[in-house]
Amino acid sequence: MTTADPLTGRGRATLVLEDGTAFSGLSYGAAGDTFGEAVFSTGMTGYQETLTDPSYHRQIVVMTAPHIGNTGVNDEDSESRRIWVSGYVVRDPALRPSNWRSQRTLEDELTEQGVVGICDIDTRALTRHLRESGAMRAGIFAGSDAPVDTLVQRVREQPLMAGSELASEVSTDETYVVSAEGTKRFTVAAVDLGIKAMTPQRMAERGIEVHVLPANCTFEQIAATSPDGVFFSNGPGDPSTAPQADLLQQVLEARIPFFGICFGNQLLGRALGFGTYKLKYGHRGINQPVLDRTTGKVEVTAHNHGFAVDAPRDGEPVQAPAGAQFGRVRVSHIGLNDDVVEGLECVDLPAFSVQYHPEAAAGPHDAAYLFDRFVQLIESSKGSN
Ligand SMILES: NC(=O)CC[C@H](N)C(=O)O
Repeated sequence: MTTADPLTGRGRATLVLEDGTAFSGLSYGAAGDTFGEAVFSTGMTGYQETLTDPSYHRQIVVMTAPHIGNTGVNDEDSESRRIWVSGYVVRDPALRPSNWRSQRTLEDELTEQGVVGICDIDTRALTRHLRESGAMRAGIFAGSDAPVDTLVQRVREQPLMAGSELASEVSTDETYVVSAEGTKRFTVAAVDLGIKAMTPQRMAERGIEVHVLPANCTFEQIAATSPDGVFFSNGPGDPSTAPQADLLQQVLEARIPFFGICFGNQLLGRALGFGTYKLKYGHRGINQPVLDRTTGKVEVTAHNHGFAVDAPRDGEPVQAPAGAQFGRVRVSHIGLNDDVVEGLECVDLPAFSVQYHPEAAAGPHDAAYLFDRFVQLIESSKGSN
């Protein structure tokens, strides 16, 4: 067994990347070994929402903010039933949380949920390395004396994120309903590919009753809810492996108003016949600038994606490659840091999606108008029927 650090009493831990880079630090949260794709998140706040976002399944998340855990953990801010990150990397964990809403420490929560983490490493150097070399497989070893070469070998045996189908591992098994607040105006069938709690909540606030369906649901099950609109959620994994793109084609052909977020945007892209590709290190944070081409406004937005849609970026409508029945489509939103496609809009069908997170959990609320746009799309589509 490794010896404890004399100052903190923590055991030693090592973070190992598949390219052989190793960082030596201290154990944080549960002890043991864990694997995942190492990615970095730049959010200065919102760690509880990040940890419980199912899109982070099988990822080791590196926080660039140096102090994590300052505001503890509470029973209200989780975005799902558990922590999903496979490992957690922080510079300097808070020893004592201080916030009126705090109910327990983040470290107790990590330990209780068996999440292996590492602290006291140079997260700036690690982030720069991931930025230069790209997101890659990694392992955290807290309590292992094995030589680094052996650990690197174990990391290289892990599956790659590219090619991984993961939505089925995080989705609900059973359909459930989130009731509309106030008078019910519409019904939406939401396909749970890793949905965050705040998303149906934002719809419920607008009078929508949301039926959340499992990732493996059929078009018949969607239709059985008599939906005024269909929603595809965010979720983990590689969109090119997701069978739900075919399901979405059926939704589009039925001309049911559609809205997608993140994974849902990637699946709309694929349903329309575009490809998706892996970004070098992705977008994860809550201050990413995006241009909405419809209004010309720039919004500051929350992101968590490692893949993106490959569609013409100039904003001009093009024929959907999947077929004439899908009409024309245009890139409605564009990321201003790197010109990545951040939104799609069908011209001839009632369907649109964004690559980022208007549910804003955590993050700025600039993009909340997209839920209103969904309501308007449903209204105008009803009017034209
Ligand atoms: N938040 C998400 O929906 C992520 C989508 C996809 N897994 C990606 O990494 O790009």
